[in-house]
Amino acid sequence: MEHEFWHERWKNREIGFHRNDVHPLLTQHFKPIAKPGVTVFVPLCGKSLDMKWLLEQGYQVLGIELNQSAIEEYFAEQNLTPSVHQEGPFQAYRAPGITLYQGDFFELTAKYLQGVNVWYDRAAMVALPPTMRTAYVEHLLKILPQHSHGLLVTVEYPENYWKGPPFSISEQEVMSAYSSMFTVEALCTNSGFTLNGDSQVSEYCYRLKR
Ligand SMILES: C[S@@+](CC[C@H](N)C(=O)[O-])C[C@H]1O[C@@H](n2cnc3c(N)ncnc32)[C@H](O)[C@@H]1O
Repeated sequence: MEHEFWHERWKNREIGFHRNDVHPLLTQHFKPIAKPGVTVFVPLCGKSLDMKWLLEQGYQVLGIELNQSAIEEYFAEQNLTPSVHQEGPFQAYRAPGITLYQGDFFELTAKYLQGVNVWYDRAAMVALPPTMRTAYVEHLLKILPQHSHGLLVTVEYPENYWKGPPFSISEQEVMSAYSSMFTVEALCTNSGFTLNGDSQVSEYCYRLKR
């Protein structure tokens, strides 16, 4: 997916991926993974309310998002006025407990993620077509600190059911993407998830442990 694709989605308000609530798989499964106080990296974060929940639970949040309006909307909706500074190729938006970098995930380097302990991927890996997905995982593994672990939410649906995004990702793909560096544990599925009002789609949740 090229940058323009996502900018157009935000401009035209085609943001069906954005939830008006906190993701139930996050609230169910995150706390055993990381203690409050630690920093959670949220790749391709949009203006997800999951970040608000993480902050409320006492976590620090570090996000990266391409689209400037998405970031500005996040802060405006939370009644926060962030400080904004240029940091390398990114605009860094900061408010207590949270930093959102506006820019390209693929330009992030390990130095930006130094304090990260855990990452939370909902609608990031599944937002990308197969070749970009491979590059995404490769880059993520390159920039994450050695000790970090993660919670990943994917979707799965029958072949040819939907052209994506979101793209269907099998458990086998998750295993082959991450199992060289992590123990991958399938935690649960949320089969009540609907795409386009249809329920042939299931969400899956994985814990990735070093
Ligand atoms: C499907 S949305 C998911 C947003 C968020 N994770 C959520 O759960 O609502 C994917 C987001 O990734 C952003 N994005 C796409 N490519 C990106 C890139 N290369 N770097 C940073 N953000 C990107 C898009 O602008 C979009 O907001």
